Amino acid sequence: MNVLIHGFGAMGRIVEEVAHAQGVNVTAIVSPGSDEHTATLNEVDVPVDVVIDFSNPALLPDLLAFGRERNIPLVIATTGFTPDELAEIETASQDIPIFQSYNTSYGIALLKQLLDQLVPLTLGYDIEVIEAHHRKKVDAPSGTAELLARAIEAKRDVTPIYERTSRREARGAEELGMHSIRGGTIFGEHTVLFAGDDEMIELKHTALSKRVFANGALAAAATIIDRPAGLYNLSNLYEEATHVTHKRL
Ligand SMILES: NC(=O)C1=CN([C@@H]2O[C@H](COP(=O)(O)OP(=O)(O)OC[C@H]3O[C@@H](n4cnc5c(N)ncnc54)[C@H](OP(=O)(O)O)[C@@H]3O)[C@@H](O)[C@H]2O)C=CC1
Ligand SMILES: O=C(O)C1=N[C@H](C(=O)O)C[C@H](O)C1
Repeated sequence: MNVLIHGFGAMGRIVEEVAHAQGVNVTAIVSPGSDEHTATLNEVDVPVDVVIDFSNPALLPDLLAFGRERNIPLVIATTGFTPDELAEIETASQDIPIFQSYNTSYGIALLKQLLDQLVPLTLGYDIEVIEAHHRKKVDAPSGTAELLARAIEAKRDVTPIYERTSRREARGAEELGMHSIRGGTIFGEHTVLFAGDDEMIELKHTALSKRVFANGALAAAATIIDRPAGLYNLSNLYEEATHVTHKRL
């Protein structure tokens, strides 16, 4: 598998390291403003079977054009897309296989499965999503918090509330509180809190390194390269993801 890494920040570097450890061939690294690597996708002239993207939403148009023009599957792990940008990804997936997920760890795929089962049973509980990340993270709430919110909204009639300071009113049962913490070098923590009368349930996922995301992105790349055009995520690649992401580094 010939991989092109798009975005060579903290995650791009770890993807290269994990790919190397797994014997996966990285044929190109594309990062804007890079002297060391290729600056734009247009300049790529080496064999590429799949692109792994951990970059910035500003680069999405170029990324989708590259995938479509050269018929190359894309693993899009960047976060912070607008609804319109997500729609553009979906449209492009009619032409090429695209894996898009705001979290590529297997644990978050499992957490989502748990939410699908648990949320319909929690009508008397208030639900809050709390995420914590490193000080360098620019988007808030995290993409994963949004992914979890969508999973909860699919099972209960709730509305995400991102800001509480301007309100002076009791919490409504239909609210879904969203909270972001930024500091230090936290790799990524996501808690779904179910607060009931005199009791609480917490479902929590903690990333213990960035490798978990790189490993999941490489597993996703390996599973989509032979797929037909379509939009994939960890839920619909669940069976394959189970054994691939459990490979020890
Ligand atoms: N789906 C998942 O599981 C995960 C997703 N992510 C997401 O991946 C993305 C990258 O994360 P990370 O590597 O930590 O971030 P970094 O900031 O370390 O790297 C970002 C990369 O994108 C480029 N970039 C940033 N902003 C712009 C811009 N406005 N225009 C063009 N290029 C830009 C940077 O280029 P340059 O260095 O030249 O500025 C760099 O190569 C984020 O959206 C993050 O949330 C992260 C971890 C897991
Ligand atoms: O920026 C990060 O670091 C992470 N971003 C993703 C997100 O926004 O959810 C996934 C992970 O939590 C790490």
